[in-house]
Amino acid sequence: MEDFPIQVRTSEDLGRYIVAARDLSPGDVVISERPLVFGPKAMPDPEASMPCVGCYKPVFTDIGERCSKCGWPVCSGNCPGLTDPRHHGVECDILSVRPECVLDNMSDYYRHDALLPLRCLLLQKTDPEKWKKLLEMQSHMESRTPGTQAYDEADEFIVEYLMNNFISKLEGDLKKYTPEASSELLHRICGIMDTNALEIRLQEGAELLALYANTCLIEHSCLPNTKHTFLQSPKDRNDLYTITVKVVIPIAKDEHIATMYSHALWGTQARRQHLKDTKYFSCKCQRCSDPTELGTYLSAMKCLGEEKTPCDGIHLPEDPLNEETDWACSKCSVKISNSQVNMIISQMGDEVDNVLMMGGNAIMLENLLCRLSMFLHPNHYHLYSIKHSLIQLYGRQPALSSVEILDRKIKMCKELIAITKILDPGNARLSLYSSVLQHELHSALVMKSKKANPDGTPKSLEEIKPLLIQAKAAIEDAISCLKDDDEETSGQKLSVVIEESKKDLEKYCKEKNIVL
Ligand SMILES: C[S@@+](CC[C@H](N)C(=O)[O-])C[C@H]1O[C@@H](n2cnc3c(N)ncnc32)[C@H](O)[C@@H]1O
Repeated sequence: MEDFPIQVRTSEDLGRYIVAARDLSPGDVVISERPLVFGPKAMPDPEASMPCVGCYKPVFTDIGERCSKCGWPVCSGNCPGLTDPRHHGVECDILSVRPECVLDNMSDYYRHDALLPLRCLLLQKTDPEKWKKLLEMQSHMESRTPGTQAYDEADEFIVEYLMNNFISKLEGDLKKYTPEASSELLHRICGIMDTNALEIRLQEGAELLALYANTCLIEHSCLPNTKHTFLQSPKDRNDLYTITVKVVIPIAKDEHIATMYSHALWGTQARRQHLKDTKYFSCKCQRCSDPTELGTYLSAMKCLGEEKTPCDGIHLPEDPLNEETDWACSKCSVKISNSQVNMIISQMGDEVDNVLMMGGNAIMLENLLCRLSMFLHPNHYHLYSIKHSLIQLYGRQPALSSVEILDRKIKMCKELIAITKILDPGNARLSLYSSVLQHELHSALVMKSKKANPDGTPKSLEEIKPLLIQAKAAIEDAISCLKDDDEETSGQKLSVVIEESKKDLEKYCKEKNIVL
């Protein structure tokens, strides 16, 4: 026990939190545990497909099979999860009190997001130890009062749904499954889930939410020092969705262990608002406290100056921890209120999302980049998103493969890699972004090495070699960024592509007789 890596502490500000019990190094495992309970998140388009209640594979509901007992959509009547108590095995009895199936308004009728709260409730009987641990979790009920969005949504979609359709109909049988099943208790479970549940992205595309007794104690920081992964294909089926929390940057004894509850590529205002709305606290971490966000200028705006006096200063929040802060210019006296900034940035965000969602082509993205660049610092997170997409279009077709475009791509890759390294030095959250950037940098360098010089002569070996040395370093970085993503489908797919590129690079060097 002496060598145990972590220690739980309590403070007024944080509640329970975890610190390092000794100096920890990248790669050290601080927590590995099985989930207390897990359940499906609703599918993004439940009218098209729903998760099977036994294994969460998307099933097409209008033609698909149903559970023979409760009528909920399943992948097949033989799905092993249908009888497994961790999956559908126990809840099926409760869901069977409403045996009729429907084909209309299916997403209102089969609410998959209500299954996890139901599974939590059922722990009272199926596993009292786990139930006890679940009740120790923070629910923030003091903030989730009637009239708040969190309370009202939980009430409509989960509590009322479960109470009216199932629990109230169980009558005498209720105690057999769950000694206590009030609306208040269900609301508390919803609070516990919203505060503590982690998202698991499954290989088939569906998402689960899961609760972990120890991992849930890890506090948030916008500069996290751990990364977690979920075991999706265990040797022992009881280890399904076991979480492993690994250190990604050195942590000294007594330093706080942290993970990130928000989005690493959102600016400070957006992250803090999200954390306040969903987790009920105001983040004061090192990144949030620094107006430049660790020197990245991820939220900075350009100053347009006063009416007739242009200005090339930049606007940053005077006090990023104050929601009423002004944004002051670094050169002139112009100030903008935080609410104005939020309005402009959120409108721009909608524009970026629209273009990205419709799969905008390079011209659309370049136009948007050009327009938003008039108002935003080149490192602004909206521009980062546009550039990250553009980088993946440049070099993909002949019209976008000129030397000028490849140079532009190389420059953009290097700039975004630098920002990403500062924001997430341990690849805790942005490993896929970093890996894509490094891989694209490698491709642009290799393509450039194959292009003739401006005078039409082929490149000499002396000209090719430095480009390939950089390309080799980039591809090795691309691989190393993904070293902890082998359980993630997107990480696995990207790894395959990158390994192929690495082989191609080796073959090319061999053909040219170049030793790197
Ligand atoms: C998943 S729980 C963490 C465990 C919790 N502290 C407890 O005692 O059960 C998340 C909650 O912890 C608190 N918390 C986590 N990180 C925090 C931070 N950086 N600053 C303030 N509160 C934080 C917030 O109340 C948040 O809603």
